[in-house]
Order: sequence, then structure tokens, then C-alpha cells
Amino acid sequence: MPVEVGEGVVRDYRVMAELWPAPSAAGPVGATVSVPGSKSLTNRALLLAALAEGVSVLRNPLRSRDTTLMADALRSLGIGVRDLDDGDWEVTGGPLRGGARIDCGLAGTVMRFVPAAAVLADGPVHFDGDPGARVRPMTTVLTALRDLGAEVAGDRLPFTLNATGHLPGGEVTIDASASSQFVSGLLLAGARYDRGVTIRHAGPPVPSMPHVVMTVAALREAGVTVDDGTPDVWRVEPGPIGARTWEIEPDLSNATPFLAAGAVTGGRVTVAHWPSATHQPGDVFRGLLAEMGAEVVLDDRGVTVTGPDRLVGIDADLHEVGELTPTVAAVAALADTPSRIRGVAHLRGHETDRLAALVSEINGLGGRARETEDGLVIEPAPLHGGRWRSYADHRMATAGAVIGLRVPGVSVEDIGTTSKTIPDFPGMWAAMLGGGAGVSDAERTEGVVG
Ligand SMILES: O=C(O)C1=C[C@@H](OP(=O)(O)O)[C@@H](O)[C@H](O)C1
Ligand SMILES: C=C(OP(=O)(O)O)C(=O)O
Repeated sequence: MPVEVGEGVVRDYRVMAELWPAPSAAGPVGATVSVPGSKSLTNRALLLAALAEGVSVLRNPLRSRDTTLMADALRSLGIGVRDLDDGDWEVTGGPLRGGARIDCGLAGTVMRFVPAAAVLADGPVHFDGDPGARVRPMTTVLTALRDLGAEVAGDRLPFTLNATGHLPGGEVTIDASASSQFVSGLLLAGARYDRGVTIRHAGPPVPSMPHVVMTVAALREAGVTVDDGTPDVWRVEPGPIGARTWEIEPDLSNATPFLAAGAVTGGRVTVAHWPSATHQPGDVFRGLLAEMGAEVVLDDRGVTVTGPDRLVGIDADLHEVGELTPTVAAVAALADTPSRIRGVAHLRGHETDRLAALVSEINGLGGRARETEDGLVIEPAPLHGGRWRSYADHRMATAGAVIGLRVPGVSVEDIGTTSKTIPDFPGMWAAMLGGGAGVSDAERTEGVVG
């Protein structure tokens, strides 16, 4: 069935479920690319706008599956989310209505952020999601909400919150070592709890901390008082959340496959409109590509990556920026020297078990990858064409596209899954290659790189 995924883009999932012949690059890729808005910033802004008093506007939001699910979740809770002509969103905050059924899809930001807000609804709220979502870690969020005074039936998706219109709030201790989103979700809604919220983390280090910093910054922009002065403790004072205009930055994690295209083909790719200061983890990719031998320049045109003659491997701890792992692993699989990626055990609870998936797919093309306790080791090996499975994971699909640039004959399963965070990835990829660098399927042979 054709489905509108935003910005007038319609995807036909019958077609998208088929194999996508990843275009290989006949030569260096040269392009300037603009990527749509940040998923993480869009879904924080939508949620804060819903909990605010008054009317907020999101400028340049991401319109993709994850953010449409967030908008629809808020609409089912009685919030006005209006599509403006230019793709912006207007959100009118107000009381939350019970009786809603929320589809979380596979979106971590929906399944971890919305329940913490939905406790303020005036009746039961039921949550469910994709089959893959039902196995993502959730217990910590639901236990924390119970500890703060909520009644919840269930420990993971599907579950029902028996909301009563308010939450006592107060202090809670959680183990957020499986996901930073456990902290962010409680922080985002905490100002609307009777006593605000104090979260103490007890356990191995919280991953993806820049995303928590992003949450604290967003709250402060909305006028909320947050104390994050003590490591692993966050305090949100009770009080109103301000309505405002949110300017959404481009999604820098979604920029990474495009920058990688410049790096792995010895080409030059610019991603425009790169923010000069940002909390997005994707900004870290600049340094990672430079370590792998690329030339990386940030100037007023954006970020420009020029690929080297010879890519080298990397030894990197990606604990803070785990969502970059699939792209880094794809580049590493094409490098001339070994790579080690550390600090990302929590990726086993992402859209899929990303460590197992990357090992399986890289090795399926002839590569030499193996899992460690907290990451991956990838050694140089000649790669050949073949099927690259996506596991309903947008970043697995884009990683396959990066490898396909250098390895003829790679077919990516379910490229449509990229619509989780990019409305038209195949179209953007084709446009990037439009300068003549792509070769047609007819010209393909089972090639070897390495
Ligand atoms: O808060 C957010 O917007 C996100 C936090 C991170 O989650 P984890 O801490 O679970 O890795 C990140 O990987 C995810 O893509 C988005
Ligand atoms: C981990 C990710 O997503 P989610 O927000 O669903 O956790 C991701 O986008 O890499």
C-alpha cells in the first residue's frame, strides 16, 4: 500500500520490501548534499511543545516515520499538531486526553519519551509498536514511572498506563546504562510533575550522554530550571514549559553516510548547513573520518570530506555516539588496516542487535568482522557483492549503501526502512551520484575490493 511518509513523499512498501541494487561508484563521488532535520531535536521539540502553555512552531522539522509517529502520538493525546504549508509544524499545548492508543513503531524516542508525558493524561493510554520494538529495553522507564507514582500494567511493549491527570514525581534511582533515552524521557516531562523530578543514575556509565545534554539544553530553552551540576544526577524543578519557535538543525547522524561516500570513493562530498555549535553526536564523525585518513573541513559552506587514496582503520570508543557505529563500521570494512570499535554493548538493544547484524552482513560479503564484549573488530578483507540484510534498521540499510559504492553487486534488503529517519534516502543517494559517478545495474559485475 502506498504510504505518505512526509513532505509529500509517498513510499510503496511492496516495492521497498524488494532488493535495492546499491549503486556502485564508477569514480570519486562529488556532490553537495542537504539533509533533512534532526530526529532527536524534532521529537524533543514536539514533546516539549505539547507540554507547553501556548502555541509553538517547529521550523525545518524532520518529517519521517519516527517524527510522524511522535506527532500522531501527541494528536491521539488531544494535542493540536498542524501541518503548515512549508513542512513546518504548529503545536498547541494543552491538557492531555486519556483513552489513546499510541503506536511507537520502532522509535526509541516515542516509546521512551511519550509514556513519561502520558502519565499526565486523564485516563488510560495504551502503547504498542513494531515486533522489533517489543524486545527493546523499556522496563527501566516503566519501573521509574511506577516509583514516581504512576500505575502501569506491563513491563515492555505492549503496556497500558492508567493515567490520572497528574503525577506526584519526586526522586527516582534508575540504571540508564542500556539507553540515555531513559533519562531524557523523564527529564522532558518532569517539570509537569507535582514535585518535579530528581533522577539518580546508578550502574555502568550512561551511553549517548550528548543526547542527555541535548535534552537539558532544550529544557532550558523552554524556560525550565534544570540542575545537572552533579554527575549522574539531574533535577528538574516543577513549573511551566514555555511555548516557542524551535529551529531544527539538519540531522548530522543522517549526514554520515553521505560524508562517508566522499571518504570511501576518494571523492569530495559537502553536507551543507552544518551548525557551528551543536549537541548532536553526528558532529563527532568529522574527527573519526579525519582519523581514517580523510581531509575534513568545516567552513561556511558546511562540512566537506575529501577521501584519501588509502583509508586506514580506527580504534575508537563510540560509547557517547553509538548511533554512528553502523556508518563507521561500513567505512572500516573498506579500510586497508584493522579497526576496533569499543564502548557500544548497548547497541544490542537498538533497532536490532546492531553488533550481530553488522558482523553477519560484513562477513556475508566476504569481510572479516567479529563481535567483542562491547563492540567490533573489523579486519581488511576483499569484499564481494551479495545480499545485505537491513533488519528493519535504517542505519543498517544506509551502511549497506556505503559499502555498495565500492563493492559492485551489493543488494540491500528493504531500503524503505530508511524512512524511519530519512523521507527519501534512495532519491537522495541517486541525486548525490547524479554527477555521473554511479554506474547502472547493467554495467555491474561481481567485483572485488580490498
Ligand atoms: O535521545 C535520543 O534522541 C537518542 C539517544 C540515543 O539512544 P541510546 O542512548 O539508546 O543509544 C541515540 O542512539 C538515539 O538514536 C537517539
Ligand atoms: C538508536 C536509534 O534510534 P532510536 O531513537 O529508535 O533509539 C538510531 O536512530 O540510531
